[in-house]
Amino acid sequence: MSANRYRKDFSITWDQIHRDTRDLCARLYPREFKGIIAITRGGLIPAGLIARELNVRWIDTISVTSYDHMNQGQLNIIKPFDPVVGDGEGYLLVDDLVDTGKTARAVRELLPKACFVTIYAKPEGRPLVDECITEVDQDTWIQFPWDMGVSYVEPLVDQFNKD
Ligand SMILES: O=P(O)(O)OC[C@H]1O[C@H](OP(=O)(O)OP(=O)(O)O)[C@H](O)[C@@H]1O
Ligand code: HPA
Ligand SMILES: [Mg+2]
Repeated sequence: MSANRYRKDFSITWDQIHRDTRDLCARLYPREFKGIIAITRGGLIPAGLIARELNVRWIDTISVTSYDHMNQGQLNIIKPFDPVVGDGEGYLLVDDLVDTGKTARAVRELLPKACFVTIYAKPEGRPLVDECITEVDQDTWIQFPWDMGVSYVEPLVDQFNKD
């Protein structure tokens, strides 16, 4: 699927993702988990924050590739999780967001009993996760802080004087 399905932007700051992840932890508490499995790469940041809040020390990853920036390609699992995880029972599976649900569906199949959480969700993927914090429209591209930088913005009067 191509980038032009996205019509809106929703920018998230580091503060915001930190607060949203803490809110997610408050929903999960007092559940206890044997470990966390982060879906790389986007799941690594919320997984680290959740591990701190819920005091989980056992952390693993499943590495999935599918997007080249906004263009969705073929999904590949390039690193599996530790076989000790079994069907996922008692484990927390974490990603930053669910969009079309393609990634979530593939990982869910491998770990049907894990508790699956994301911080952000779009409607097509929402039914695949057990918990999320913020839902955005399907045609919105979520801009994460690790994909952005601080840069100069021209004063409004100068922008208007050009037209
Ligand atoms: O619901 P979907 O349509 O499958 O999209 C969601 C997935 O896309 C992003 O990962 P991406 O493949 O961009 O890789 P990254 O985590 O390494 O950035 C995001 O982190 C999710 O894992
Ligand atoms: O909205 C998004 N933002 C960042 N990465 C993504 N990967 C799939 N959808 C998105
Ligand atoms: Mg990802």
